Amino acid sequence: MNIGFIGVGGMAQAIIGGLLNAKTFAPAEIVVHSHREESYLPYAQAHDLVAAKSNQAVAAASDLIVLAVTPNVAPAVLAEIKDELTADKTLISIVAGLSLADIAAITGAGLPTLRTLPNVNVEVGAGMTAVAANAVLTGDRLKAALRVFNTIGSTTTLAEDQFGVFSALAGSSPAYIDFFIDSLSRAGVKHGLTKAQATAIAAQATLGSAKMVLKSDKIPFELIDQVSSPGGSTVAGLLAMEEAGLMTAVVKGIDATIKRDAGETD
Ligand SMILES: NC(=O)C1=CN([C@@H]2O[C@H](COP(=O)(O)OP(=O)(O)OC[C@H]3O[C@@H](n4cnc5c(N)ncnc54)[C@H](O)[C@@H]3O)[C@@H](O)[C@H]2O)C=CC1
Ligand SMILES: O=C(O)[C@@H]1CCC=N1
Repeated sequence: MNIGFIGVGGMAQAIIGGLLNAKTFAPAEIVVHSHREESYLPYAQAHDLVAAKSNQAVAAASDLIVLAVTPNVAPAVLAEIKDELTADKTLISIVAGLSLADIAAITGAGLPTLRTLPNVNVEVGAGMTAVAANAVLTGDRLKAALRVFNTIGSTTTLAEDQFGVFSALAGSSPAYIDFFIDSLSRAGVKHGLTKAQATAIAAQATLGSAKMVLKSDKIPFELIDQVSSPGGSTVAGLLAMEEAGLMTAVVKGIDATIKRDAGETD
């Protein structure tokens, strides 16, 4: 089974990296093309992937076609490959804000289509991907499309009107969590650690805390209490962070992310 990528930017490369690590597809089953030869050809050569000469050629050569271009060009790219999108193929879109109805308006409703919103952590097999299938993507065809994302992380089926909030909480949040890790790390540097030491320590603490939340039957606030010794240092730090407005800052950031995803500008 061949999987083709139209657009080979940051997110497509994260997915391909995850799929190669997980051995979900052999390199010879992965077909790529994007509009700048200098960006996709060296990448294809470095990973032994199949470099196609056009977007249509990707669609023609693939069973699963991943639309991985930016939202502003996605409708034009779909129109360009429309004739190759026969009903024996499955279209997988990762384009934020592009609905199944938007896609069907260009491709027709008979094309099996999976709308997804993955996050960059698919590259290390720890992704979080939302999925919504259209009415004609069912049975083994649906399983084959879901397998792409199940082998590189977790998936959750979501109503399309929840993709905006999901995109903020999972699609964009790796950037916000990295910002938090970097803030911890800078504080470590302020107090004498090297940046490399501080970043490794902060990242491992973040990874462990996420695992605890997922494995434990406690809610995060109970875990916070478990760390906060009476009269101790943690509660002093928590109160200082809250005085600086940490929770409000996070919620405001997520609000702004959702607004932009919905097409609103400042
Ligand atoms: N970066 C992320 O963490 C996430 C991104 N997404 C979605 O993934 C899509 C891609 O995002 P990024 O990889 O971040 O952007 P990017 O800018 O890194 O990649 C876009 C790719 O599309 C190619 N491209 C542009 N016009 C083209 C055309 N006419 N034909 C073929 N290829 C063309 C570019 O050369 C580039 O390879 C977007 O729609 C975004 O909403 C979804 C979830 C997470
Ligand atoms: O920044 C963006 O628009 C995309 C959507 C989710 C993550 N990156």
